[in-house]
Amino acid sequence: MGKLGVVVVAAGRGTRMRTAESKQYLMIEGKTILAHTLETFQHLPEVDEIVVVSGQGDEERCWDDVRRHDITKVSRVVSGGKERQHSVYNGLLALSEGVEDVLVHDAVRPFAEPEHILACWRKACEAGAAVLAVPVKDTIKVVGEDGTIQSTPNRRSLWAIQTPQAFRLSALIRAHREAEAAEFVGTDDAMLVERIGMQVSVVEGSYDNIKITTPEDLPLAEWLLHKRRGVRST
Ligand SMILES: Nc1ccn([C@@H]2O[C@H](COP(=O)(O)OP(=O)(O)OP(=O)(O)O)[C@@H](O)[C@H]2O)c(=O)n1
Ligand SMILES: C[C@](O)(CO)[C@H](O)COP(=O)(O)O
Repeated sequence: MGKLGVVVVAAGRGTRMRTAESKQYLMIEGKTILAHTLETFQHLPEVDEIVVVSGQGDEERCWDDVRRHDITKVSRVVSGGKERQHSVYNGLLALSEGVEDVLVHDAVRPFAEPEHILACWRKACEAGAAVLAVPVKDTIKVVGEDGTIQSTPNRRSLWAIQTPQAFRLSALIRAHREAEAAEFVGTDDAMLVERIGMQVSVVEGSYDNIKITTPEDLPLAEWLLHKRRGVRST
């Protein structure tokens, strides 16, 4: 059976967080956000290997976190690129021979639940590609440059897409190569796979799987961590 690899992308600067420190290295309860994320995958027996993609020059810093928290599944730390897509691609190329399935995950989503991660991977094994997502709760409008509403998509078909996103490694590498050749840059990996005509299934996850993005997400992240601890200790 092929191996399951995980690419954790941690090469962003976190400009929307407006901190001096890149947001993946901010501490929550004594551990960096990156370490919380890596521990989730370290503890999943189904995961064989983790590649971390760090900002250029931050490789040693990543290794410090990996060693301090005994994340033994990390095989390599490679440096990222200009956009998230370029960082993912570098990570994919660094996976070991024998890896057939891959989960791509944002370092700044430390609250993905093991059961949801595995459900996403199992769906991808069945269907080829799958992403975690939640139905949107608000009414979403398409707004024009002039600030007026252009249209209102039917909410029943709108989902907020998260990570992890799960793929056959060969298909995802092909999708990345074709996107690069066409100078297409997408905000997630599913977009690249969709544009080469593959179907991507959606697996319902949890609203707790937030992407820590702006300052108001930090107290929420602390609260989510307390909540998770409480659930696990009962
Ligand atoms: N060139 C990039 C850009 C983003 N990421 C990673 O992609 C994930 C999701 O991106 P986002 O939340 O947008 O992070 P940043 O790009 O760091 O944030 P911002 O857009 O606010 O600068 C993060 O784990 C981030 O580190 C990356 O590896 N390489
Ligand atoms: C991949 C992602 O987390 C799915 O929601 C998201 O698209 C990343 O986008 P960002 O612009 O890098 O925050």
